[in-house]
Amino acid sequence: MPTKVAINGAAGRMGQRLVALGCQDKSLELVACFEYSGHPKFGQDAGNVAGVGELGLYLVDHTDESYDAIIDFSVPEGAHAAVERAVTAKAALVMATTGLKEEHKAKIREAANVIPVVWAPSMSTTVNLTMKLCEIAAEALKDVPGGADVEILERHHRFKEDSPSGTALRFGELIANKMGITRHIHGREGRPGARPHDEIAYHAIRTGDNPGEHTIIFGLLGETMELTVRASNRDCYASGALQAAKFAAGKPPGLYNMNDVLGL
Ligand SMILES: NC(=O)C1=CN([C@@H]2O[C@H](COP(=O)(O)OP(=O)(O)OC[C@H]3O[C@@H](n4cnc5c(N)ncnc54)[C@H](OP(=O)(O)O)[C@@H]3O)[C@@H](O)[C@H]2O)C=CC1
Ligand SMILES: O=C(O)C1=N[C@H](C(=O)O)C[C@H](O)C1
Repeated sequence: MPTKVAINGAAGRMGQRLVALGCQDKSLELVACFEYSGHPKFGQDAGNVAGVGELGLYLVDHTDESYDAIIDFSVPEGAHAAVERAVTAKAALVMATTGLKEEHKAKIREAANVIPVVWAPSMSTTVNLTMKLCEIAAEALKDVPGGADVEILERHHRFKEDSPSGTALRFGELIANKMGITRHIHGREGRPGARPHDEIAYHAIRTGDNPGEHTIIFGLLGETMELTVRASNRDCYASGALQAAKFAAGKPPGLYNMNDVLGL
């Protein structure tokens, strides 16, 4: 039986790729494409919006169809609506939206008590593998003589509304946990003085149509290690999200991440 999937934010950059890839995947059935009723493309065929031709699936804000999983690539307010939809439908939730406020995060954690939730700032296989590699590096370098300075550089398209990326923040959280770092700063200006050891700095570049790139720098005295992972298009995220929906459908309630989905 194919996994029945709904998409929240279906007319967006990511939503369109989910429609384009999902309609070709025989192990899935796209049953609902949600957008808010004020969306300029509301009511249009989701396939036409995604550039794959008519699918007979329309951009709606309600459906009577049942679904096994809902995937959210929207905005914080949309994520809030997606959680409510998932709980009402007793469906698994794949939460991909970033830039969430604490209230949204709390709602997602609460929902995980009653439905399965896969929650990740990046659904990319190589990003989640790089996170594992960074944890190994952080553990190995946490007490290196002279210390290891960690800086995280992320690059995204000019349209991205949140900064730094959710992925960059997650990289920083994982590394900080391993190295006992407590300070997180965003950029530098003026005369901040010499850099303290227990600090991770984030730098966000916003140019053109970059689909996402992260470089994690471990700077020692005498040598530097950099781990870079970059997307060439958005399909790495979309395919990961569809895989997450198939993984989560039918799972017991709880909070899952992409390591669970990918077996990392
Ligand atoms: N986890 C991951 O792997 C990835 C996560 N992301 C994250 O996904 C999110 C979306 O990214 P992207 O697709 O580029 O953004 P877009 O702005 O292109 O898409 C968001 C879509 O959601 C719509 N929307 C706005 N408000 C609501 C609402 N209340 N309910 C439902 N839909 C709504 C937007 O409409 P409108 O245009 O009118 O605002 C738009 O169609 C971002 O937070 C991004 O960081 C992105 C890529 C990968
Ligand atoms: O907005 C984007 O495009 C992306 N956002 C996610 C994030 O904030 O980490 C994931 C990916 O980097 C693309």
